[in-house]
Amino acid sequence: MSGKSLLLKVILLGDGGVGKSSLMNRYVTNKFDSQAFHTIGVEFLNRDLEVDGRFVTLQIWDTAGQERFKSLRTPFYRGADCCLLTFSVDDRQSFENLSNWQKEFVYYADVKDPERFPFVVLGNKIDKLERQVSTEEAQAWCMENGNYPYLETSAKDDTNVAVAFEEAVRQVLAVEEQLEHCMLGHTIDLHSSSKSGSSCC
Ligand SMILES: Nc1nc2c(ncn2[C@@H]2O[C@H](COP(=O)(O)OP(=O)(O)OP(=O)(O)O)[C@@H](O)[C@H]2O)c(=O)[nH]1
Ligand SMILES: [Mg+2]
Repeated sequence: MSGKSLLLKVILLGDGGVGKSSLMNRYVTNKFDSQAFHTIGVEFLNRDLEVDGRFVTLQIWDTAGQERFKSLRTPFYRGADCCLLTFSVDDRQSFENLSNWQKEFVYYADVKDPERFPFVVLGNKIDKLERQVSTEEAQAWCMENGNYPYLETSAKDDTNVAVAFEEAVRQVLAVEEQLEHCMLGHTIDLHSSSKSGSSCC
């Protein structure tokens, strides 16, 4: 691997009010606003980080979760390297809507191979005492829908926020490595008489 910095686009999706902007702002500026305004359209912020020896510039795209802003957010899905599906543990409806967010992303980002696309699921606001979604239930959803990593976060208390974005990077790097491995397999195939190994991708 080269030491060159890699630009990765990650996108935060989920219902209005689950804390997407708060997670991005906590991670990039280390600030939390208890009376944040709803996002209109999309916004993005960059942060440089190092994960497992790789230097990465993370371009975090924060989208408006409210339904009325759908046409403003969907044009920005294309080119995303990872999608952070976000819900709030104190809002059951936001959890039940995860499948819709996943479908919306796959459609508008025009993801060719959804089964391999790196999604990460975030259950935010774990500082709240009254939960409507248990850890086990969220983990089960992640297992059933693509074996996605699940992280519980609090933008307010800064719990697991950096860990969540680092996990997003790890997921992208893992897919990239898998692809490199497959391409290598194909290169070797071109020089051999056998067709074995070409089923990797
Ligand atoms: N207690 C608690 N409140 C949070 C947390 N994260 C966000 N909030 C609050 O929840 C409200 C909504 O947060 P936002 O970050 O604006 O939510 P959003 O997902 O960006 O919403 P849209 O922009 O409408 O899609 C704000 O009042 C935040 O202060 C958290 O981890 N814990
Ligand atoms: Mg927002």
